[in-house]
Amino acid sequence: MALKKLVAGNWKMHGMSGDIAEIEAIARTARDYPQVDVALCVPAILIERAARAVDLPIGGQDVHFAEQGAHTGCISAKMLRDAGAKLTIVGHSERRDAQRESDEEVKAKAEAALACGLDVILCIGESLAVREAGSAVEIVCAQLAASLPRQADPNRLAIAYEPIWAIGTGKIPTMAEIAEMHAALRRQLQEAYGADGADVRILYGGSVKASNASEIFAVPDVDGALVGGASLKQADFIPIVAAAAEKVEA
Ligand SMILES: O=C(CO)COP(=O)(O)O
Repeated sequence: MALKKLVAGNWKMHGMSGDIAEIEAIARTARDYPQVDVALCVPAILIERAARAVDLPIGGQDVHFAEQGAHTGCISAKMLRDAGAKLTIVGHSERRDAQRESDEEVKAKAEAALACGLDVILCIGESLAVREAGSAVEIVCAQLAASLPRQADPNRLAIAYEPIWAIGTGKIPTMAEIAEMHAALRRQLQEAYGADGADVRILYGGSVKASNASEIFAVPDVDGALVGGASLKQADFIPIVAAAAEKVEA
């Protein structure tokens, strides 16, 4: 059961209330590509307004694993869902680093979000030092194994492979490096989930732009993209969605 390619935007800490118009423009033009699943993960303060304004799936960028409690500044899965979110990112390297999030904590976040009816994009990826040491596949596969929720429906869980050294830098791995990693992650997913592991979408993220999207989407087991900077503007983001649509038709 081949799912549509998924192209999700991660606005990170960008975007203010004036950007609802940009989100509306993205949602409007994304409708031209029904063969691609498109989603936008915006700052938590924009979720409710964005979800009310557009039919595009709106997501969060993190979630706490507890249902409620003394967790200052955190947001539960139910809060995200009640605000209109349909999905959330978990385990982004910027949070694993800054917030010292462990694989176990990322797994708990994913399970809490899935249990609450949110879809999940679970992020993994290696540092430049690990890549240069030649142990990227081993380290990232171990990170995935330790972060994966026990059970998962391929329609609701996607993995985003984001080499940390490619995020925001304009640098990307070679297509051979992406192919090697995605093939290893696919094997890891089949080991974890059996046949369903073949259908869990593996997104690539890290300096995806209109200029490189087509070649990245042509790599086997690349089932979409998680896009940062190029998702902030419709003019930059929609060409990436269009590239994913071309690959579907090819
Ligand atoms: O971190 C990313 C998406 O989650 C990638 O960011 P960039 O596309 O800006 O490199």
